[in-house]
Amino acid sequence: MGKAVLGVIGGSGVYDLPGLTDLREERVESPFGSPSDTLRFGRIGGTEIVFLPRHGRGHRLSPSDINYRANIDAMKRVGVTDIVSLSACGSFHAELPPGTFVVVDQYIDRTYRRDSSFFGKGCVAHVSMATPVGPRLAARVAEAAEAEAAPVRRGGVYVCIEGPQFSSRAESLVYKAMGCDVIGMTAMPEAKLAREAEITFATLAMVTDFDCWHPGHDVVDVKAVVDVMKDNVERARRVLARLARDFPAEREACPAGSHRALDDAIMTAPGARDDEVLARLDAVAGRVLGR
Ligand SMILES: CSC[C@H]1O[C@H](OP(=O)(O)O)[C@H](O)[C@@H]1O
Ligand SMILES: Nc1ncnc2[nH]cnc12
Repeated sequence: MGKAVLGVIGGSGVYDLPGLTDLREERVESPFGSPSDTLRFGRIGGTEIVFLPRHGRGHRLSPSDINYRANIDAMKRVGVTDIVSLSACGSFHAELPPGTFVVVDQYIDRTYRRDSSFFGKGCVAHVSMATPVGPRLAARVAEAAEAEAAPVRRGGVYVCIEGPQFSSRAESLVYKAMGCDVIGMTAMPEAKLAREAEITFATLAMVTDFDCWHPGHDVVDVKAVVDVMKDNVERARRVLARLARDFPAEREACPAGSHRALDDAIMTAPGARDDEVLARLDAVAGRVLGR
């Protein structure tokens, strides 16, 4: 399976990852465009880490303006095998108050203006999203969070809205009634693209607010999110450090098949594939395209 390289995508409030040794920074260009920022390479213990802040340093990019394809392609290009994606989120349950870490295991995609696949005209592929999160990776994240005494919930449904506005109360109540546990604006299409790129993926969603469904709570605003994020961020960094310290040196087979997601996924007949499209799939689909 080769060596494991742990990618970390930082969300709102997480624009760097202190504690990396042998730190270096590199701008990695992708055939899908420019990633949100330079990639930062380093180590924690024996584990190689690649860090990318999805909104860019200074939080320049809104959820709809992030080039998710470039971010995931760049991570794949530099050898990342597993991604832990950090996200601030709202909660739909009184039992998941601000400060709770939810290790998400399912997503509902309500976004509508983002490129959500590396494939398309010239090379069509359909990967499974039935189990979008790597169960082993998620368990490692949850164990690290528990070891750092963070309040953790294992499993949860994350609904991803387009934003940048927060939801209306009617929307919030619908998502809650649908069985969603948390809400954010960025886990999709990140999780879909990681799957297409055969990178094992997990989201560590950090609750900052109760969105706006609860008549007894203040409605969410940026100040509330940022205030809670300040407390969450330090704990998140400790969780990541522990996760990295205990991370296997070799990539593990994913029980949900994320390391082989493209086996049998490409529909377009070899003779009907577009060479230009294939060229830009060199990193994402090189294993199955033989590039
Ligand atoms: C700052 S409030 C809304 C903002 O926070 C979340 O960001 P991220 O998922 O990158 O941590 C949410 O998705 C919105 O982008
Ligand atoms: N309530 C909320 N809705 C969407 N994104 C969020 N990020 C943090 N809180 C959020």
